[in-house]
Amino acid sequence: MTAEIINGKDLAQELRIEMKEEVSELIQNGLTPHLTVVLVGDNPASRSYVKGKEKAASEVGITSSLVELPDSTTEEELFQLIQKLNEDPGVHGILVQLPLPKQIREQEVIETIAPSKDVDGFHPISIGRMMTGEDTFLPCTPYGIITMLKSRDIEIEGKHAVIIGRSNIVGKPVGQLLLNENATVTYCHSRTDDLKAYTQKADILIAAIGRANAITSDYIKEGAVVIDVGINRLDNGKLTGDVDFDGAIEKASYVTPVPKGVGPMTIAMLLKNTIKAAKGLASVGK
Ligand SMILES: Nc1nc2c(c(=O)[nH]1)N[C@@H](CN(C=O)c1ccc(C(=O)N[C@@H](CCC(=O)O)C(=O)O)cc1)CN2
Repeated sequence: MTAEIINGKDLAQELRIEMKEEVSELIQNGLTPHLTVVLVGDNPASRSYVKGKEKAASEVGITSSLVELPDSTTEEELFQLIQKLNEDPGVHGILVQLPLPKQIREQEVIETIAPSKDVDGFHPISIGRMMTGEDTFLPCTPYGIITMLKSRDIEIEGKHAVIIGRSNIVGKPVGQLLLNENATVTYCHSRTDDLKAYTQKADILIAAIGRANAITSDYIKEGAVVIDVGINRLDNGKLTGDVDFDGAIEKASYVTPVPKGVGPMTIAMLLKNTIKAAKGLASVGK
């Protein structure tokens, strides 16, 4: 079997074309969605992701502003900035780029963002509503993954989804979204004994481990759908996923590449959430 490649870059581009029309209508009605991105410190990867977010926003007509803070920023300074943004009616979405410098507690920061502006979908209120299946902001990478599956009409209901990774921003929420779609979900992680025994039973395999090419073809069931969330920079500068792509393509029915897979979808879903925030559509309370 040779797998079909789900190209996230192309799908994200299609979504941006649709969103541009939607935003243009909003602008005609006097509403220009606005996203504020907060970047603390000088992590080069974070800087590049933030640039990608600003570029994508501008492509669809969403305005954005970037607040850059030094690495030495205190928690209190960041809280004060977020409070100001929470109260600013001209700001519809607030995104604090992660990771943050070590003196700042990420969870405290996330919880300071007004749930109605939580376009990352990381606030406990957004997460809670996602768990109960209510309409809310969904975390962008898991939302992107579900959108990729749906773009190919891949059946989720009744399928066995195995997630490798249990982070708050990818592993846990993607499992919940798959469960909401009636998949049977198994979570695996760094302490899982005999990982292969689980992955070989997966109809849908989500790899979010952070280890280059760790998932070789012997981990994959024939015909499985393989979603690679890993972004690993090799010593030669090349970017690679958690899945050995050449092995997976021989065995899977669908596979996502790295780059041009899940990454660009993360940014596209952020734009979706920002439009939703501007329209005041997420029932997230205050
Ligand atoms: N506040 C947030 N912080 C972080 C998030 C997030 O969703 N919200 N996710 C990741 C990083 N991330 C977005 O912020 C992100 C990562 C990768 C890509 C992407 O498009 N990658 C490209 C390759 C880029 C490259 O060459 O380096 C690809 O896969 O094709 C987009 C967004 C952690 N932080």
